Amino acid sequence: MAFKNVLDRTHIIQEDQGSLILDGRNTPQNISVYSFVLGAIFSASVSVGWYSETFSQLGVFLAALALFHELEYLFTALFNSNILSLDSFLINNGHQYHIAHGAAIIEFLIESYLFPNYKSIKLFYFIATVVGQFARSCAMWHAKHNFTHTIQYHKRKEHVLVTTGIYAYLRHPSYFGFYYWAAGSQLLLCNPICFIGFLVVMNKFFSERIREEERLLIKFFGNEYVEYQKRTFTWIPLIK
Ligand SMILES: C[S@@+](CC[C@H](N)C(=O)[O-])C[C@H]1O[C@@H](n2cnc3c(N)ncnc32)[C@H](O)[C@@H]1O
Repeated sequence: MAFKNVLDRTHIIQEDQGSLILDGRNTPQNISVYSFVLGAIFSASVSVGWYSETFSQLGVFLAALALFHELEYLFTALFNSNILSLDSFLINNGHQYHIAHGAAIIEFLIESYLFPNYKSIKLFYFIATVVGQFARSCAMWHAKHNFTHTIQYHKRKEHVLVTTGIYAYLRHPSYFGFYYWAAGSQLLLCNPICFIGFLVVMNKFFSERIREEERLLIKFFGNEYVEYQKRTFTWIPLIK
């Protein structure tokens, strides 16, 4: 029954202002296709990673990527089913996002061909991706309905400030998680060029996004947020 409710609501997306609009893309069929394709990529990538020595890194990377997007949808379905849509997979992130992952795969393939000995999977590198995924999932779990993929410009009446769980230790745990997941994925692929490129782009993106988000959170929660800001850090390099 609960699952049916989720499916029934998948044709609805929410605008920043909180008004609901119908969107023909967000049918249960489309959601199922996304989910199936991600699941297939995950399974195929794990198999490739397991059986192919050459492409094991690429297999683990694609499996981690598929899992990341499946979890984005799962947590939205669990805690924010009223705004569930295809965008909850966080795949439709704009061209830059797809170009970045495409560049990562191309760099990996070229360097694997030119310097095969240089590419080898290291557990230590994989750990950064796991830590990032763990922090991201904890953030969505602890923030529950307060977590939305888009920045909220108007305070919803049910929106409360979250300062417990992982939010007691990190001020923006989902951004921390995203940052280390993405940086870790480039270490995992042994991609020096994309590793540096990802860091530069993410530092610019998150510093601007956090500045804007905190301006709004201060507007919503006033001194409560200012005090929270004083006692916590983002633990993202160069962003206090
Ligand atoms: C994509 S979520 C990211 C949340 C947080 N920045 C993080 O990294 O975990 C963005 C939404 O979370 C809300 N938000 C951010 N920090 C929050 C907090 N500590 N408590 C409640 N809502 C928060 C913002 O209002 C924004 O609409």
